Amino acid sequence: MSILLEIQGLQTFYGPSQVLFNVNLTIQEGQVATLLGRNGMGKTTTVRSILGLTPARKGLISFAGRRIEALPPEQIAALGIAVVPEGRQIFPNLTVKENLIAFAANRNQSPQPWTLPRIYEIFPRLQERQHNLGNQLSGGEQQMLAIGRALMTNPRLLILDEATEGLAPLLREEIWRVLRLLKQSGQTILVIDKYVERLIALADQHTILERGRVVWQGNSEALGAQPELWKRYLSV
Ligand SMILES: Nc1ncnc2c1ncn2[C@@H]1O[C@H](COP(=O)(O)OP(=O)(O)OP(=O)(O)O)[C@@H](O)[C@H]1O
Repeated sequence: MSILLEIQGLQTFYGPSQVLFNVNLTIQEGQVATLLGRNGMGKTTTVRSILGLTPARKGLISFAGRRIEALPPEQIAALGIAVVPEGRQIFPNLTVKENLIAFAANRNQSPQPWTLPRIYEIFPRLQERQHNLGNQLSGGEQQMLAIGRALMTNPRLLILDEATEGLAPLLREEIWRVLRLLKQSGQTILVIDKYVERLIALADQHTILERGRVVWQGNSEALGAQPELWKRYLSV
């Protein structure tokens, strides 16, 4: 396996206030990694730094062997990083189908790129709703659309920031099902979520952030064996 994303000594600020302190994270190609921690601990900021939206002030970020910490967001996206952001951010006035097509690209140069039929296969609900506008969808359908839209860019790294937030249990299960499928297909994923047991079952490695610092890193077996960690760093 080769390293797809490597973050070393990441320090990020909002104006004068420092939010990330020497964050390190390495994700191998084909792995599913998580970022865990309570609200406000720096998970979204880490993602924003990867994407170039809130650039690193210090430290390095490399993606597929290339330094990206100083690149503008559009160049970083074009290298093959797609995000399903908190709050989904789909286009309300485009149909489901138009939302999906709007970002289509084969950034991964995949021999089997994601296409509309393949998206509809994993999310049959989106096919049924393909002519509906984004703003006519339920929360769960919007979330599926946000994932489908990210996949249509054929990213090498897919990042999901709280993709199950606010969803009813059955819809959450639908999202976990799709993430399992994606993992089986070899998709590299960085996922932020709060359902630790689900993430232990899905992911290979985990990073816990506490006030902008990495306080624990390890694999699913190690995290599963230490429920005291969940209580200490993750429970509200
Ligand atoms: N635009 C901003 N300007 C100033 N401070 C910010 C900004 N966005 C986030 N912060 C602060 O940075 C810290 C980390 O926030 P971040 O959103 O990365 O946390 P998080 O772990 O993703 O939590 P959440 O799940 O609540 O989004 C918090 O203290 C937050 O108040």
